[in-house]
Amino acid sequence: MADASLLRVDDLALHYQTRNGVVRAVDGVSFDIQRGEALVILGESGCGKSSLAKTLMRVLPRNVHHVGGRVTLDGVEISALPDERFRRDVQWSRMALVMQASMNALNPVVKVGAQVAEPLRVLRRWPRRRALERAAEVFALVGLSNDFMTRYPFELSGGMRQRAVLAMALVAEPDLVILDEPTSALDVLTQASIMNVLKRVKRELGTSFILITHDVATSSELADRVALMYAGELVEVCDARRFFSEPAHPYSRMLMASVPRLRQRERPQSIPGQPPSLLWPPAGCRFAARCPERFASCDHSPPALPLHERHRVRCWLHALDNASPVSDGPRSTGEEGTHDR
Ligand SMILES: Nc1ncnc2c1ncn2[C@@H]1O[C@H](COP(=O)(O)OP(=O)(O)OP(=O)(O)O)[C@@H](O)[C@H]1O
Repeated sequence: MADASLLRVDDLALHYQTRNGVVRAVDGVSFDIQRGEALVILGESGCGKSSLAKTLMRVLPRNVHHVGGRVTLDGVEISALPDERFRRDVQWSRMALVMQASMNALNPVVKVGAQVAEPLRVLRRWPRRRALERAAEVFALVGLSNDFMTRYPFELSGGMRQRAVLAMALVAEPDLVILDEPTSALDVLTQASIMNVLKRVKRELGTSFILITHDVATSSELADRVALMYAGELVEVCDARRFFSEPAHPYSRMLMASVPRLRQRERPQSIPGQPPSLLWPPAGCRFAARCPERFASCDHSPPALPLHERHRVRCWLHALDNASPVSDGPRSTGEEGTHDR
């Protein structure tokens, strides 16, 4: 059967070289996104979410030790493209990234409208006037008055600057927009209005999104699917409704139990312990040291096991559910770890 995915990511890796050794920030990550779908990548601070976004967009720091894996966009293996072609044909035009805190990175001496129009001037070589006309349309789409086209960034509030950054990402009509913590610096009302803008863009333009956040409440607003990241790996990838109602991985369950709810008698539970160092991650399950359900098999790294359609869980408990004997299943990761496939 033909692959209907817009984006397919297989075995993605990003390791950094540091003075203390190699940091395995992204370590064998696989998932796919269909057209018009929003995937939320959820995980606590330092688990590798931003590194994953930067790997997909090839926005990498100098101390990269290893980049691996295969990324396919609309059937084309974009990970195999030379940098120059990737920049020309993919970056911003087909896949755009709104980086963490990018609303503070607007050029302070260039009017906002001109900055939003710039991708069209650079990528498509559109004349100034045509690019500004298109920018004005996108201003309306993200709920910014056209009056702000001629203002400088310091004249806009944080919420308006975030809308402007979003407009810049959308102006060339990419298939996929990656948003790294787009609302974490904003108050709750502004957060809600930005999430409404994203929902509208998704509905009206059919844009696919990867939304990166540590905030479960924000994620539930937009998500069609959820990928939960822990210590450089995806531990569960599934339909959002299922994730929020019956999460399967012990970490997913504990994370959901840690979220405060209005009509809940029990207190939110914290998760004892800390994630492992990504310099020396354990050879077995990376969550085992914090997991109340760990057992002997957890000394071996679990693969991503299929539970339902497009639902994978990296946990040996589900190998038992699937009646596949653990003695046949576990593989020691050795140096490279197991992967999501
Ligand atoms: N350039 C770098 N060199 C070395 N280590 C890095 C570099 N960038 C990130 N890291 C490390 O990689 C790991 C993953 O970092 P990353 O920023 O991707 O996580 P994150 O989940 O996005 O965190 P946050 O939500 O706090 O932004 C962390 O241990 C971090 O310290």
